[in-house]
Amino acid sequence: MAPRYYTVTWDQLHRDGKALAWRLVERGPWTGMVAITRGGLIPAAIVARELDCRLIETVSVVTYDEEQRGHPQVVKPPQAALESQGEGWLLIDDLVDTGTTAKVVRAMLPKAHFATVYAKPAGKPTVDTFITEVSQDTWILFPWDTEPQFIAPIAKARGNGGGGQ
Ligand SMILES: O=P(O)(O)OC[C@H]1O[C@H](OP(=O)(O)OP(=O)(O)O)[C@H](O)[C@@H]1O
Ligand SMILES: Nc1nc2[nH]cnc2c(=O)[nH]1
Ligand SMILES: [Mg+2]
Repeated sequence: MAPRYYTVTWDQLHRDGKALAWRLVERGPWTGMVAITRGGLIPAAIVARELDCRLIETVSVVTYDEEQRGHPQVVKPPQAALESQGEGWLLIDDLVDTGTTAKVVRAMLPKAHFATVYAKPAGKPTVDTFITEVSQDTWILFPWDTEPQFIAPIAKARGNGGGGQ
């Protein structure tokens, strides 16, 4: 079955990222932040700005090739947070889907607080804080995945021209 799409604009991502920061500021202070690249980089930048957090580490996990899920590969470990097992650190990603990426990172940083902007039901148990839930059969399209383009008027797409033609 073709997935349904949930399109997120830059404005919406900024708003949702700030909503996440409001939740997280209550639970601080934080030692630093670990962004799960690449998808977590922009949400982490938005949250870091709001929390006045300057210490940003990254962990790189590659799980998907476009919409195809593969075996998660850790390309870069979160060196600065490893010794404390993530205690006092915020772990940030754009979303959890199946929770595969989250499980790999949580195994490295079991004491970190894991926050995402979006969550699907299967991944929800792996997240401590998230903002918006979408259904499991929805594919979230981020602003960096998309660009505005011409769309035919509804009447033309249906093959029936408008009046006066
Ligand atoms: O819960 P899961 O099923 O593991 O899916 C969620 C992960 O998938 C995406 O990353 P992706 O592997 O596409 O890499 P990217 O962030 O570099 O685009 C997304 O950014 C999450 O990290
Ligand atoms: N962009 C994007 N990446 C994903 N990786 C796993 N699920 C998703 C999703 O819904 N959207
Ligand atoms: Mg990712």
